[in-house]
Amino acid sequence: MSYLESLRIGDNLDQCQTLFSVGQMSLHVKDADQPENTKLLKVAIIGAPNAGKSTLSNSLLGRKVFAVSKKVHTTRSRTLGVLTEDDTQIILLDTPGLTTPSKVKRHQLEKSFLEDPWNTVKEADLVVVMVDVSDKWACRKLDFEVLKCLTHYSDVPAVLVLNKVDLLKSKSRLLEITADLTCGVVNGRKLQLRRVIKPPWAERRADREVRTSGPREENEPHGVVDSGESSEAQGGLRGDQLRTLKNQQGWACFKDVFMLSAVDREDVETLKRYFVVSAKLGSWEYHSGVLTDQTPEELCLSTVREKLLEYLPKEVPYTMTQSIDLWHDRENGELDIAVKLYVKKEGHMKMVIGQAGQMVARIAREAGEDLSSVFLREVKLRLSVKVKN
Ligand SMILES: Nc1nc2c(ncn2[C@@H]2O[C@H](COP(=O)(O)OP(=O)(O)OP(=O)(O)O)[C@@H](O)[C@H]2O)c(=O)[nH]1
Repeated sequence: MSYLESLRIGDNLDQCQTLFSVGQMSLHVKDADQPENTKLLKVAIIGAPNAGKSTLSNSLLGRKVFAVSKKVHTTRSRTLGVLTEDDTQIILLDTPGLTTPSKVKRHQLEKSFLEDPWNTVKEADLVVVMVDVSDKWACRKLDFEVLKCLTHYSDVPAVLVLNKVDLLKSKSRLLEITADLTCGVVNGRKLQLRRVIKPPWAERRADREVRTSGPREENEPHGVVDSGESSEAQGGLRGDQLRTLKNQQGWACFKDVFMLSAVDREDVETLKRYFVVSAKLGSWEYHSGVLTDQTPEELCLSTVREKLLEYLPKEVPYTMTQSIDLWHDRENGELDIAVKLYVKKEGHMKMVIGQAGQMVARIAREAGEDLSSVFLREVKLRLSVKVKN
């Protein structure tokens, strides 16, 4: 019996919720269970690499279905999570960290790094912009790529999420960060706190910033795109608009601001409630048992990759590829998986294997444990390493 078949025959709720991959794919759109008066909200989560987008998505779903690591570019393409509560379905669209064409070229990243965040925002009802408040550069100024995306899709409502507040020693910094990243304006209203923390001359400057940071002004004179990137890569924005954005500290059109720690349940619950309240009448797109659109194989490979990113030195995991050699359902319900890891150099192979095979054993054990809790069954994962130039 194949894994797909075994997933389809699950008929109690627990088993049904396990069917979040191939099995759930079979429950897509046409099979969505539709109670009366359903509500739907599609949320695109964007931000710089490592802001905590996948961690937040996992916390919202209550299950680890997206890979998370302390290294950048863990998420490589758009992934989808589905949260269904009562009559409301929230579709979470996790995106790769926004980056530039020159960085994509330099680090040989896939096209999805440039395209997916933009395409995802296009289809969203709400954009969540995540900022890591423990990163002192990120909280001085909104990422230029984020600003470009917000400007291009200024008709899609956006909220600002200040993440990793647990790492901030002085919580009063949060007010300053909010003022900077919103240009002192939230939901069309000027923040009062600016008057308290800034002298009058800074207040006047802030006013100027607010005036220049609204949605695109059609009558601005045309200029030259000066970053050496194509117009398409700039989201179709004109040179003068790009120059204005380069000097812009924040976005004055956020509807709301949340300050949270993506790993803290209580904080995440507040954001979840906001999503539920923001959902509009509309048909569900997925069966209520669906958690993600990733296949079990994709989930397995991204879980292994997460551990490689976590434990191997900087460039090694980025140069590796993987393939699944074996996927076998045992009659006792256990799942046997064998994954082959391909490295570019002998030296890398030694690092992956580690002293007396300890490194590869640790990666296999931890990835196997994660997969067991995702698939809700015992997973026995074996890893082997091979050099492939
Ligand atoms: N202390 C703390 N760490 C967090 C929090 N949220 C995320 N992290 C950590 O930040 C790192 C990056 O988290 P990810 O969720 O992978 O970030 P991402 O934005 O999806 O990253 P990319 O895939 O590179 O775009 C991981 O080591 C997380 O454990 C938080 O609220 N507090």
